[in-house]
Amino acid sequence: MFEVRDKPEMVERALLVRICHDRREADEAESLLAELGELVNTLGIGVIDSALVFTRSLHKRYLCGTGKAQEIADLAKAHECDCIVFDNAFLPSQQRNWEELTGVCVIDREEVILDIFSKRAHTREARLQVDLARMQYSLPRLSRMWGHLDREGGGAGGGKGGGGAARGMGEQQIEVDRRLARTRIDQCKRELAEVRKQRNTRRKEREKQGTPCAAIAGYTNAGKSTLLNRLSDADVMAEDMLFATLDTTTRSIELPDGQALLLTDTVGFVRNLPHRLVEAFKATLEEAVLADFIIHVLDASSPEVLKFYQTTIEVLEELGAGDKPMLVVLNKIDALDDPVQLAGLEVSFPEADHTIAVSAKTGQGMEELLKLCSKMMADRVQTQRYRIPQSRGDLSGMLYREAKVISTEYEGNDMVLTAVVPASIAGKLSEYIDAEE
Ligand SMILES: Nc1nc2c(ncn2[C@@H]2O[C@H](COP(=O)(O)OP(=O)(O)OP(=O)(O)O)[C@@H](O)[C@H]2O)c(=O)[nH]1
Ligand SMILES: [Mg+2]
Repeated sequence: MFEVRDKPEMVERALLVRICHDRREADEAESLLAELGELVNTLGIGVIDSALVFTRSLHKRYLCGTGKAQEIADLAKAHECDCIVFDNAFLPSQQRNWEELTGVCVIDREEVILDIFSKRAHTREARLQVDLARMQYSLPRLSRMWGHLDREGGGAGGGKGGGGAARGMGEQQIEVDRRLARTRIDQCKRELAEVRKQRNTRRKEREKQGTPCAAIAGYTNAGKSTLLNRLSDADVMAEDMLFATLDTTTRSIELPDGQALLLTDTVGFVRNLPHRLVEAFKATLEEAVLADFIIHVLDASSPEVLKFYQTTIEVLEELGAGDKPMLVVLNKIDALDDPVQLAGLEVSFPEADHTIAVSAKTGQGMEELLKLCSKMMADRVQTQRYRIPQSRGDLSGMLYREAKVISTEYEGNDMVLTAVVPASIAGKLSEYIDAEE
């Protein structure tokens, strides 16, 4: 089977580089580089050094000028690095140019994230999603993997001009691989469609039960899984690493008012999350779109909490969940030295309906958090008048069970009920709303 190259498994010493076009980006660039370092560590690769390269104009060949590129190549050589990891998004040709210049493996941010996702994916759906994203990433980069065959073939490399008798071995291999990759991409898509059907069936099952649900979303490592574990008896892996969770887990909890709420843990977000991955993981992330509200978890002890907040808002918007009611949870307050810092934070979230500070680790604030969840549900109830045929005892039964019925009248064969209904069942009854009202 076609395989994506496995170089990151083999390399050990990385030089991190970010090419910037504006000195005003310096702070943001430093923090992105630090985050890239964590991502690279997650793959088991050591970070030897990092470099910010400033360049005024756009250079097609290396993204920066040839002189700067040579400096980077020399630095990598001096440190005996066996790979250079760029925080920039590269064109396949630029990645190839860098590899030719430096003679070591060159990876970009997207490939790092793809590799982490690949290591973490356990369920069939997650695996298929990652495989698809990796194949799509690799397809335009295949020539990079096989270029050496042409060079070793001595002279046959001229085949790059395309066609004719002079086609190199590498090129033939690329053709084969491209075909295999395309076949595999189609197969992945078919299998995913199948898995998604099952997911939809499960979701419909849940919707039929009418239990409201909330999606726990947020930046990677914010404490989402720890929070789910704390609130339910879930046993989701929660670790100090980026992208610990790739599969969604849903658990039912009971709110203080006795109402049941389904909580779903989701994949964490990161700055410059490859668009391809957001696309590939859309089905998993859709849990957030379909939830009644979002529990947006933030690591309040991080100096970059506001940037994390913004990133999550952007990804949610991209997914079409930007206008969901949102409860902002400032987590890890046990790790915060300065309470003033927290007070400043609590006013910084314009999209939030409510904000609360908690520690998922110590349990501080959990009761209030649950109360706020009830409030989020209550905020969403509506008073409606329904006209339901008496033969539909199932519907009136559901109203009595799950809504607060204020009045009941009988008119001919119909029951006319006025009730305060939660959004979770309002949709199912919409065709029975009494038009005379
Ligand atoms: N000090 C402190 N640490 C916490 C708290 N909540 C979570 N953590 C730690 O933060 C790290 C990340 O927690 P997770 O629950 O795995 O975070 P996540 O948001 O699920 O991360 P991903 O699945 O990687 O996106 C773990 O080491 C947790 O122990 C908290 O309230 N206080
Ligand atoms: Mg997690």
